[in-house]
Amino acid sequence: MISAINVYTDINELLNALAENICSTAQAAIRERGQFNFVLAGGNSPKKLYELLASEKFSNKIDWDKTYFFFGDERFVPENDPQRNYLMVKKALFVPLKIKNSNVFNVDTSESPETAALRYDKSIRYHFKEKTVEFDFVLLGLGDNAHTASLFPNTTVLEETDATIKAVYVNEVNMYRITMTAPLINQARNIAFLVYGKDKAAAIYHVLNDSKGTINEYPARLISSDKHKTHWYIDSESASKL
Ligand SMILES: O=C1O[C@H](COP(=O)(O)O)[C@@H](O)[C@H](O)[C@H]1O
Repeated sequence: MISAINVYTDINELLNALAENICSTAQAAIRERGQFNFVLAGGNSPKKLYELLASEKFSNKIDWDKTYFFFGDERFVPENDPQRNYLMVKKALFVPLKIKNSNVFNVDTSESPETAALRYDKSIRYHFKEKTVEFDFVLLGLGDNAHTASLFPNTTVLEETDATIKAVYVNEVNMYRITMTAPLINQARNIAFLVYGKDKAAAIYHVLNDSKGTINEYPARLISSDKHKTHWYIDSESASKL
């Protein structure tokens, strides 16, 4: 399926449009299936979006008790390490909205990376009652090297054909990461990238427009659903090479 690319000159306008999309998707999911299964991105870019969702303008638009949160990827570091994606989201979203721990699928990094991946996968499957895992909304970021989630260039996880969770050692950042595979992300009902800043312009070009680019070089090219468009919420600086 093709991508729908939404370019904004104003970051606040971009974040508001994406927050509106998340709210209407959540409302429809809860109306139709009783819950909203929301996969969060890590890194720096989504922090302002999470703060916006927790603000007065948006916080009443979603039934948070019926919302379940997952992480597209997590850094394999101890529970309280500031590098954890969980801690950023906790501060920006979970604490302000008083989200119950039972609604958050946190990655347990107390044992090996492989055990963390297996346990996280198992907890997701249990939540979906062993049916196909179709998240309602997957929010993704994009690194300046075109990685998304923890699908980094030239890593073995890019060849994974199962819709699952994997542990992967990433030389580039010198650590294990726990990540959703591309097939798992691609099963989602809605996928949206949030990308801004001129540092991301080359990556966006290679992912969306470079016909010679390979998946090994630009892993976000793996993200493509058979059934739904992938939405890109990007600013004019990051879109400058398109
Ligand atoms: O390592 C990661 O990076 C990407 C992009 O992060 P950003 O700081 O450039 O926005 C992020 O989407 C991913 O979840 C994270 O673990």
